[in-house]
Amino acid sequence: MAALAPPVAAIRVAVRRALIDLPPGGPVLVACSGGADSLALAAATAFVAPRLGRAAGLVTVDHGLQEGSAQRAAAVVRWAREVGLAPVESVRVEVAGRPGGPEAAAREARYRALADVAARLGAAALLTGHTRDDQAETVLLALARGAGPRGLAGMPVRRDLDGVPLLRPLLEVGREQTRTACAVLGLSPWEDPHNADPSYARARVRADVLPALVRALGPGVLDNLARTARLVAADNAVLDELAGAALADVRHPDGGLAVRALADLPPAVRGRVLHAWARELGAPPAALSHRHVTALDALVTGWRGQGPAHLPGGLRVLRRDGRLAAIDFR
Ligand SMILES: Nc1ncnc2c1ncn2[C@@H]1O[C@H](COP(=O)(O)OP(=O)(O)OP(=O)(O)O)[C@@H](O)[C@H]1O
Repeated sequence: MAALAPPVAAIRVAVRRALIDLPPGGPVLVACSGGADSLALAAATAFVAPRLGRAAGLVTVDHGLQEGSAQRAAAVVRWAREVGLAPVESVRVEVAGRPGGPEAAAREARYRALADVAARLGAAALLTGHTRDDQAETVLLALARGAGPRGLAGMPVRRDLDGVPLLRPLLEVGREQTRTACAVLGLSPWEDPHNADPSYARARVRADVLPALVRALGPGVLDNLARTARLVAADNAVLDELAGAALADVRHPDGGLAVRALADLPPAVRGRVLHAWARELGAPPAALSHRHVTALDALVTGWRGQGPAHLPGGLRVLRRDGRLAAIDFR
């Protein structure tokens, strides 16, 4: 028997590691665009899942934004059926009319559709093809925009998507490995024109910044950026836990948060408490920024009798009687 190409083996090992601890139950579903990353992931999952006694299916989303998008989706579906993935679904989403830029709107519509399909099929998990290189780009972009630890932690290897675990098995696999795996397996991945479109910051980081960093600092840069994300994520988990306990402690019996107790917290914990409380009040997480948390913090540590802090979602928070209290203007 011919030796298995190292990238194919590495991707299968990564998928096995992600699936092995899932509780028994429904199929795992690969979210596949037809690009090299998710195609290599789908091929590996089709191989690994049955050997773990589990069904593996695939879902592809047609955003209807590019010419030929329906044909791309149909080609992915045909291939998936040929390699024995089941169930296989193609979902068409409507992106126009959603808030935010076109990229954000497409992502939001895609995750909504993926969550719906996963719930309808009783999926045990949804798998995406994000790689170490996507993670390195995410960390660099976060650094460049001055993000805090939440941004620097990059993408989690596992998170909840409306009750279904979303897994990223390839977060430690290099993009060149998914390309090579596809070539070895005779697969022809789709090239997303957005990935090379210099009007997107991520595409510029991918095409120019990371290659320049690798030339200047050596090939370990990509692994190192991904490692930074893992290290920061581990610290975040502890700080989030501390903040959860602190939030319970600073709640005032009559509602709101006690200012004096908040002021006694270390700043790193207080910021998280205020962030968590704002989310609890109904501020949409995607719109909640450092600026909003700073405005809340100023009511605690920079009090000069100022007016309310404004939060996204039409919420205002003011300081009164030694407490932070929310007013809902929605
Ligand atoms: N149209 C789509 N349908 C289903 N899943 C998708 C679609 N687009 C993206 N995904 C999922 O999200 C992951 C990240 O997509 P993104 O476009 O950000 O990265 P990418 O590096 O171009 O990935 P790929 O090479 O797999 O397209 C993909 O690997 C795939 O799992």
